[in-house]
Amino acid sequence: MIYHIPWIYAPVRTVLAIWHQLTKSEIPELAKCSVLMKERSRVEETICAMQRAGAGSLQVISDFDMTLTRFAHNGTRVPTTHNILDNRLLIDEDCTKKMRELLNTYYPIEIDAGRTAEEKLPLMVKWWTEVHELLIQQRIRKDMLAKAVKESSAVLRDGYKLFFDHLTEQQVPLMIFSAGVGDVLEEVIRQNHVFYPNVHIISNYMDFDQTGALRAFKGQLIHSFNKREGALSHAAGLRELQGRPNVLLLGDSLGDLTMADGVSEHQNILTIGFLNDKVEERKEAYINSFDIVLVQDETMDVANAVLRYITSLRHKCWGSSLRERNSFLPSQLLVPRLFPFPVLVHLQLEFVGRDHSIFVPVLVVEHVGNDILHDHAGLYATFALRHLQLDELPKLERVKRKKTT
Ligand SMILES: Nc1ccn([C@@H]2O[C@H](COP(=O)(O)O)[C@@H](O)[C@H]2O)c(=O)n1
Repeated sequence: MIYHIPWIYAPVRTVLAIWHQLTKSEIPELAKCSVLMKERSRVEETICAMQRAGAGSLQVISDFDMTLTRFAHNGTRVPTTHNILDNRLLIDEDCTKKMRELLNTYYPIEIDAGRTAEEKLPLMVKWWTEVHELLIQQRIRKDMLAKAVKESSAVLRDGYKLFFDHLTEQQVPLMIFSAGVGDVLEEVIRQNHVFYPNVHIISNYMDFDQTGALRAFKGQLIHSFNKREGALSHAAGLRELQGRPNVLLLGDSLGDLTMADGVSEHQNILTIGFLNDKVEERKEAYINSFDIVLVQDETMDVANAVLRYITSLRHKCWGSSLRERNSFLPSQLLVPRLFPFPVLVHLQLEFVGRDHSIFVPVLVVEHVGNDILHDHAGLYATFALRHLQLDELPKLERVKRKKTT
């Protein structure tokens, strides 16, 4: 059975115009030309589900270099935490030369779209290990790190302050998961005044002797393609992250996608990938892997807008605010906690008429093989509308009942 709402009939082109308008007004940043999405509807549904669950269910996991920091600034590359150490206060000329040679050899491999993660893995271990050995030979001084960071051209992405501040205000934990150098990373965020108590860092930390000289690196090496292991061993143990099944993940490498593997019983994961370098070669892989891809976007605008939306107290979501907008979108309205049974209420458009040029809003009440529910679908639909504060709607004429097994 289908209940019609006849007063809302409209030609398809109007629907498309409304769709465009609404998408723009909900999270206008998603309409930026730097934004690519393979499945926009899935992104919207995930964001809606995360918004309904609220800030208390959310955790943010982010990579650092080229994700929270900019890729380029004023036409030059921004240094990674490793490259910040390339400073005469810390290393000599010979070490600089060797580190640069290693960078020129291995960075192209790291971002090579033609090689698999398995192929890259041993080469990444070699790169990181050789550089760390060079740094240890230099006996880098702990008390010089802050000065080296100050003298560097490290820059966090535009909008970083809003990002860190918002997460702190909302008491959302931020886990920074970096294959860079933890001590340097900490200094960068400290000097930018955003090293707040909700920030947790998993990275390669230096081990200094009693004189303050580098003698080793602590723990298991983290490189760009073994973050899964780190996630399983470290992140799972962080008490502050427990009971937060929704994850916003930010990264710039396909290897970053495994950073949420330590989140037990996760419900929704939304991934945002910064595609900074070798754009054309890597675009397809990024679009197929991240939910949202940001092409050469040096800002935190999209992440901030998504966060603002997820943590807003608005009750309604895409497709649900009929009363406000006098229209709606064909996306799902999930009302999971409303009923003691598994019932799913969608509001969707059905195209009718001989040429399919008019649409009919249809409320679909989906339930799992329960006859009582089936008989009372209309009632549940009414409850759902009230719950979603859509009770000013004219009486529904048809409700579609869908029995799923
Ligand atoms: N010797 C090295 C080793 C790695 N890098 C770069 O640092 C990045 C790792 O840090 P994340 O915060 O992104 O995990 C990585 O992408 C390498 O390109 C380096 O510059 N020097």
